[in-house]
Amino acid sequence: MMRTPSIRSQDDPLSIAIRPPASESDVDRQSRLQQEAEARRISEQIDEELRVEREKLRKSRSDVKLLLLGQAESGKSTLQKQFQLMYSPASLEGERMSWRTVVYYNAVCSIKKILATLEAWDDIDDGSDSQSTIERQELNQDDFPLAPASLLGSHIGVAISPSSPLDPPSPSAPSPTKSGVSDLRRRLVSLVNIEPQLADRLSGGVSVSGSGKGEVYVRTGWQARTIQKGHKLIGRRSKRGEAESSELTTERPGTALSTLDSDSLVEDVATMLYQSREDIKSLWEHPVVRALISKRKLKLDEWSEFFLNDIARIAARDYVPSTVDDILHARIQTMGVAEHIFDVDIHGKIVAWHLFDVGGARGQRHSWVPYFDDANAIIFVSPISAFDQYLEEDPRTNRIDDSLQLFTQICSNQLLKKVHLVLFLNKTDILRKKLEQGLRVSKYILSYGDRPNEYDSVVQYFRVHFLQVHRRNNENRRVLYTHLTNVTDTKATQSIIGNVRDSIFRGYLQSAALV
Ligand SMILES: Nc1nc2c(ncn2[C@@H]2O[C@H](COP(=O)(O)OP(=O)(O)OP(=O)(O)O)[C@@H](O)[C@H]2O)c(=O)[nH]1
Ligand SMILES: [Mg+2]
Repeated sequence: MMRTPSIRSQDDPLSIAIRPPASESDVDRQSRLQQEAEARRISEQIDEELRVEREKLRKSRSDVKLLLLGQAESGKSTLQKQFQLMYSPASLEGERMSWRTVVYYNAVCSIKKILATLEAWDDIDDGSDSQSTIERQELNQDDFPLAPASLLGSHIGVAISPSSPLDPPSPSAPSPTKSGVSDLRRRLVSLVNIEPQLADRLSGGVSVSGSGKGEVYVRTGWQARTIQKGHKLIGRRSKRGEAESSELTTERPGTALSTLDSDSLVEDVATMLYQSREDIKSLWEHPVVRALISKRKLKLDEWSEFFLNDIARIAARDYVPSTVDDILHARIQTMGVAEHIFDVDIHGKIVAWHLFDVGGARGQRHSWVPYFDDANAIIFVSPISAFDQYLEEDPRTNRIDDSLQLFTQICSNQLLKKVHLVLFLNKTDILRKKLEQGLRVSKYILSYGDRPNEYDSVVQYFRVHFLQVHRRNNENRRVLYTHLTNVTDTKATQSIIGNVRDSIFRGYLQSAALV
């Protein structure tokens, strides 16, 4: 049998290898002892770092982890901005200049979409009268056939998508005259041609498949990329990858903004917008564009109206986005999962809250799962104004139907069965506006039938469907907290955040058995 040598054995090859040579001089000995002391120092430093990491991990177990989930454009990042405004306003203030690029991008994309729609009409232009032509073009949405079986077919009957607003009208349809429009188009073409470069600047050159929308995606930390290096405006803590936090600004905001280096591309866009401001205004107010919008031939994104209505202010030479309204309305898709950390004071106790804001497009949803196992709470955001909209990534799927399907998956997920669940039925302001404009819910949601086309009735109908999904997938008998929201309304949202914070924290304390 083989004998295992003792580590103390004089024959131990390791002891032999590290034993100083018998002929070691004083100088060599001194040098060796120095090297050994340095190695000990490094080893102790590593031990200390490990200890600090372990301590952080132990502490982070007592942090609150809150996921913001929901489909693309539902309002998750806007809600995150409201948290930031509430718990770390200085950091949002420090980001103002970087949001200018997004606002410019939103404005340029909106103008591009208007021009593309006009061009689609122009291709088949026969020079007939604009107003009457568009009126003759009423889309007969009652003719939409039923969608193929939806996952929630038993809950909600939806109509399939009408043609995209960018689809040209059928060749047999006459198109509007565009007196003055062609000149505007020609003059604005160089402005809209800069859109891909702006997109590239925001996304840092990253292109993403799976969104379905030709929009730009940003990873967390993009603000820092658009702000020139050397101006450290925002304190950051990080956890997973390049995750972002939102703490103190290191300079007074006014000073910080004035010391920003300029980005020549963004400055070029600013100059072009300034020079084109009258043309943009004329285009936006042009009767043909107005008619296309009112007849729903041109469907712009919700934020387009906000920025185009205010183009004189946005195109001004010294434009800086307003901390609240402009930043809350600026639209940029989230890529992956962005972590934001806030120190939240709950009745005198400071607790770190980790907010995970996810990308909601279908191609992004796989990245949510790693965050499920240690989540304490979820706010599921569903845009109930979207009854007449279809997924960009799947234009046959009604957005309310997708939201219900997604909510079903969240409610039934085993990893999430103990998580505190909050539902935001969001974009209530847009829902109200659509109903006031006469949009009929039953055209898109066939199961709505002949119920009154009124706000309270519509809200109640959608709420009941979400509650039903929850009830059918609630083996743990957890409570569902529901709020009707417009997350661009700061006062109302912050009051709701206060309620949600208290209810989450109560549940968190109970589950942590601290009370
Ligand atoms: N009027 C109004 N606009 C809203 C509301 N909620 C969000 N928006 C706007 O809708 C757009 C999309 O909101 P985001 O917060 O970026 O959507 P998201 O859920 O983060 O989308 P992804 O990152 O793609 O998953 C933004 O321009 C918001 O300003 C709301 O309640 N009312
Ligand atoms: Mg987002």
